[in-house]
Parts: sequence; C-alpha cells; structure tokens
Amino acid sequence: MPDGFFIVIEGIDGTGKSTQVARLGAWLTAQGREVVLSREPTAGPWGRKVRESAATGRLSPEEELEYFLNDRREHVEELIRPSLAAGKVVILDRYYFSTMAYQSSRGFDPQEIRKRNELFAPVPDLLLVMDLDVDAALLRIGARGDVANEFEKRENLQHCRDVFLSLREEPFVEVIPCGGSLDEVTELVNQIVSTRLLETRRQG
Ligand SMILES: Nc1ncnc2c1ncn2[C@@H]1O[C@H](COP(=O)(O)OP(=O)(O)O)[C@@H](O)[C@H]1O
Ligand SMILES: Cc1cn([C@H]2C[C@H](O)[C@@H](COP(=O)(O)OP(=O)(O)O)O2)c(=O)[nH]c1=O
Repeated sequence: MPDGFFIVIEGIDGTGKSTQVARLGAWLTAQGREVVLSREPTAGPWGRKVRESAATGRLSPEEELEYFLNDRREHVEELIRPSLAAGKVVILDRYYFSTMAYQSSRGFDPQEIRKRNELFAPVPDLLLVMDLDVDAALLRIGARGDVANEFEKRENLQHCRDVFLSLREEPFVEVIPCGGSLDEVTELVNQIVSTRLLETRRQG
C-alpha cells in the first residue's frame, strides 16, 4: 500500500483553489491513486456556524477562532488522519494556514494560531499557495472591491495574501502564480505535485 500523501491548497478567495482541487483530484485518480477531496470550513456543525457568521458577522474574534479550531479537530479525527493512514492522497481546499491568515486580521498573532493548530493538526506534505493580486482575485469572484462578506474585504485579503506569502520559505511550501489561464495553472500544479510525489517515494 502506498503511503498517504497530504496536499493542502491555500490562497485568498478567487485564486482558483476549488477549481484546481477538483482538477488535481481527477488527475491523480486517473493515475490510479485513491484520492479524498475535502474543504474547510467543513459541512459539519462548527463549519456551518462559521459560514453563517460570514453572512451575519455576529461572532466575536475569540468565538470565531474557537469554531474554526473545533471544526478542524473533527475534520482531522474523522477524515484526515484515517484517510492518510489508509494510504490515500488527501487534498484540502483550505486548512489551518487560512486561520493564520484570516483570524490574524482580527487581532491574533499568526504564529500563535499556527502553534495552537499544530498541537492536533498534521502538517501537510505539500502546501500549494495560490497567489494572485487582490484586485484580480476580487474581479474573479465578482466582488469588485465591495464587501461580499466579512472575510472578503479588500484590506483583509491583502493582509491574508501577505500571511500566505510569508510561508514561502518553508520546505513543504510552493507558491503558484495564478494570473495565467486555468490550464496554465493546472500544468504548474501537476508538475509540482508529481515532482514532490516522486521525491517522497525515493525517500521512503
Ligand atoms: N486561472 C484562471 N483564469 C481565469 N479564471 C479563473 C482562473 N481560476 C479560477 N477562475 C475563475 O475564478 C472564479 C473563482 O475560482 P474558484 O476556483 O472558485 O476560486 P477559490 O476557490 O479560490 O475562491 C471561478 O469563476 C473560476 O472559474
Ligand atoms: C478554513 C478557514 C476559512 N476562513 C474563511 C475564508 C473564506 O473567506 C471563508 C469561507 O470559506 P468558503 O465558504 O470555503 O469560501 P470560499 O469558497 O470563498 O473559499 O472562511 C477563515 O476565516 N478561517 C479558516 O480557518
């Protein structure tokens, strides 16, 4: 049985994460890998509450952080760890790097957030940071710089982009420039994933 492999795709809204997660999943499945696709916030009770709050904006910063952590704890226990233990490739659309980015814009220290997550959440084998300037991302999501929801304000997104880019020196991180066409971005993602998968097999 091959070892599990854990891929996370992050980036601000509109960079193309969900599109590329679906494409990457299909590509790896076609190569005979068992693939599990998932996303955060999840469809579970805590995830539903934070999604609702994006529309109503009623959670305090502390509550919001707790809800994301609770959602992730369930996700790790119920899906992420069991799937990796069964040798599957797990691909997530957002993970705790989003908490570092988005909740630090509400006053928390990103490194503190990272520590709290890494107490229970496994570090991915590969983190793809989808990078695009904020104006282009807003155009893609059709928000045109206006308030789409609490998480998508322009100044928040600039802050989030900076936090994501601050991770670029980590050995498990690759930054993907996302200004090109969908197919160009897919090609970059596939190249990086296949190189990393090969390296892992050689080491293992
Ligand atoms: N490279 C790209 N070029 C042009 N449009 C794109 C590209 N990537 C994504 N899009 C479009 O931008 C929108 C947001 O993409 P999506 O995958 O939902 O992003 P995210 O999950 O990061 O919010 C969608 O309409 C998608 O079709
Ligand atoms: C996972 C996560 C997401 N978020 C935010 C980012 C998104 O704007 C918002 C809702 O996620 P989602 O509904 O997946 O939006 P999108 O499809 O645009 O990615 O939740 C956080 O603030 N903290 C987190 O830990």
